Amino acid sequence: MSLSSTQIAASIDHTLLRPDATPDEIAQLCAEAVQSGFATVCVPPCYVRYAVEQLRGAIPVCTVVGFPLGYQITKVKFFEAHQALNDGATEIDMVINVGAFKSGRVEEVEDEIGQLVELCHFKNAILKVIIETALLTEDEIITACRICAAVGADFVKTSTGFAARGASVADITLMREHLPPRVRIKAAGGIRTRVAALALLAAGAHRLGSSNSLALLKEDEIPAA
Ligand SMILES: O=C[C@H](O)COP(=O)(O)O
Repeated sequence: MSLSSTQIAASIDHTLLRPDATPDEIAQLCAEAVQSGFATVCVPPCYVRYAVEQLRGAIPVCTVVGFPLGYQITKVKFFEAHQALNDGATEIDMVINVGAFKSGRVEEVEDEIGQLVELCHFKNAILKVIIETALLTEDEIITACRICAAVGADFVKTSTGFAARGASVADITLMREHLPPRVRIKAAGGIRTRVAALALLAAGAHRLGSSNSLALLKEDEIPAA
């Protein structure tokens, strides 16, 4: 797949989710996003209001909920999302309760996703559901895609970036096969090169999440041997 740096940038959530992230780094992230034309900035919930103030509407602000482990109870995730939306976020990346999902409590997970979909859509926001593919079997990924589509999630997102691995082309291919066209895919976690970014986009990802976004725009990259 051949895309210009401008086209690649428009697919990237420019991300800083490290636990030690500072306000100065968030300000720099916002400046980079405006300069490079990234799709959004993705920041911790505590920095949503600050990023909104920095960007003054130039770039949408995305944040994370139930992040990075997903095992907060639904009421906590709902409040966290509601607060982030009130602070000015327009995209929410929520981590599912992977343990509940893998132990068969699929309806409980589907209900939680549905509650967050309803909240986000009421606020004219986007919900991306992080399923953490590194922890799931292929069958579980297929089931996760099915329930996300059933309750109207806008995106299914592969990874938090905090598991043993991030997005793979195989993940994206499998997810694309089992999602209706209206549900988009966000690949995230460990995306470090332009070649990797293009491969994930070619496989069917619509959005990329990366804390290494500027490197993905470099055109002078020498493909790995
Ligand atoms: O999208 C969210 C991820 O944290 C980004 O992962 P990364 O830090 O490996 O690029």
